[in-house]
Amino acid sequence: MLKNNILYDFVIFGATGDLATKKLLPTIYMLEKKKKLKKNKKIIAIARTNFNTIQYISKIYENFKKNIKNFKNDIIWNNFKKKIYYCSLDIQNIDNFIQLKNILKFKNQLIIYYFCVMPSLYVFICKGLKKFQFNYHNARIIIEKPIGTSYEDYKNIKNILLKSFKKDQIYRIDHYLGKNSILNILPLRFSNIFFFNNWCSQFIDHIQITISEKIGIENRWNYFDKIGQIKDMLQNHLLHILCLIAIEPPKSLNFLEIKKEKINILKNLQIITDLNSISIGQYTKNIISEKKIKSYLEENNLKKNSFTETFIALKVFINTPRWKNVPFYLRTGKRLSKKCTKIVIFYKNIYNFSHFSNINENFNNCLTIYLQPKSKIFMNFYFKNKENNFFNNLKKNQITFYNEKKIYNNNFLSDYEKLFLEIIHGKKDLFVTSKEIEFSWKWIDPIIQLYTQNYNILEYYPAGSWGPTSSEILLKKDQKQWNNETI
Ligand SMILES: NC(=O)C1=CN([C@@H]2O[C@H](COP(=O)(O)OP(=O)(O)OC[C@H]3O[C@@H](n4cnc5c(N)ncnc54)[C@H](OP(=O)(O)O)[C@@H]3O)[C@@H](O)[C@H]2O)C=CC1
Ligand SMILES: O=C1O[C@H](COP(=O)(O)O)[C@@H](O)[C@H](O)[C@H]1O
Repeated sequence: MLKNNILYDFVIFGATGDLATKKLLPTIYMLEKKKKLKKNKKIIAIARTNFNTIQYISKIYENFKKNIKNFKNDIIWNNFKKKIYYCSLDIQNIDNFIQLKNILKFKNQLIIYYFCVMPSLYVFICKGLKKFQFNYHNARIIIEKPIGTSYEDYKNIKNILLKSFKKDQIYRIDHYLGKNSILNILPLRFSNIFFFNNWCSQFIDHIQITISEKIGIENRWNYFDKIGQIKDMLQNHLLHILCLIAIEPPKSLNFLEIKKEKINILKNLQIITDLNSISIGQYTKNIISEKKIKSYLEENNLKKNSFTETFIALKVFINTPRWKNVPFYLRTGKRLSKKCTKIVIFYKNIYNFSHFSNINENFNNCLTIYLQPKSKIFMNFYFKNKENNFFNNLKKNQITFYNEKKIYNNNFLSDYEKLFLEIIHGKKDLFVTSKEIEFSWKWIDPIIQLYTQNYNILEYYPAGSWGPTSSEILLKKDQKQWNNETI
């Protein structure tokens, strides 16, 4: 067990990429600024681009100016930049790892290796680190989602990881598990009898979960075109949210008990075999607020064709008594109308309310759980109109249970900041287990197979919309419609 006062180095593979430059380096910088990271010595940044350290630092500086609120060229930045070393190296040639010999000399300190590249490169990193004995007992490795591209691929990566590192050295990260609003789902469900008592098929008609992004693929063609939205967002972030909404009450608040229940949901997800249960799309160009938005295909300078999906919506059932016949509608896409992650729970209309004149058959109380960009939980209720003595012309009101204000003080930690500190302290509660990943791939594989055998279902949608028409039809067939309200 490492002592907390030991010095540590960060090694980032994929240091010129989107995640490293927009999220990881800002995370380390912010933790230093908040005085949470006094002990780190070096940040070793690795990628193929032929930068020297000075050039790399100036790229990061420009990035910080754009992405960090109130960023200044001050003493904190000057101390931070002194820790950065850039090393140009092609991971695929494992002999190149010899270049790290002069940099990674200290065997008695914590080393954090961050795998921030596409999953096909993970095995090269493991082999390279092992070949030159950088797989010290005190190293920790952080692996980004998606780990692998299928169940088989995951098993292969897992075997190679375990040949280089022990189980307890491996941290499988999903930054959605570090988001405050997502950590709030279980307390909402299990600490409030009002919700707890109504959380089942007897009272719930259906549930919608949306993760929509306004951005496109942000110069990430090489990564994204091989991966697609199903593996980028559905296999991991969206499934975690679904599991937290659907799990049975865990025996205790021990994270292992919670994981057990999550796996039970993954095992009971009905396998998708029917094209009528899915909608797959790719964005096309558009002009939004006088700005030209490129189509997905134009993001690629080579102008080649691609069937990679940037949108998926689907309808799924969970085969447990609690969720008998309750459809879950899931969707996630890039270049949609708004950035928003939310869950909407539609309660059943058991009593016949038709005598309330202005309430149509779509009348439902629904609970909306906004996870981001703001965290807010509210319910729609219907009340009598003040001006009217009769029960017609009812008014729709919102009762808000939770409304998180944006906090920018030193105590507030972003998702990655929280997870980084957990790694440094050797805590694994907020990380993903190997079993969760295995069962998620088992459910995802048939969806990918269904799509790759039926590329003709790919439908185009204009950037800035809510996705392809088939996504609307998916719900219309069940006399339902997507809730597209945003806050
Ligand atoms: N972007 C995001 O917001 C998030 C991304 N992630 C995950 O992070 C991982 C990386 O994604 P992202 O940063 O977006 O992808 P990018 O395509 O932006 O970055 C990939 C990085 O890998 C490097 N790279 C590629 N091939 C090699 C090679 N052979 N040797 C050395 N370096 C190489 C690239 O640098 P170079 O070309 O210079 O070699 C680049 O630094 C993915 O697993 C993704 O799922 C997770 C959460 C959020
Ligand atoms: O993992 C990923 O997540 C981001 C979205 O993260 P968020 O915290 O901004 O919701 C997504 O853009 C990226 O494609 C994906 O790899």
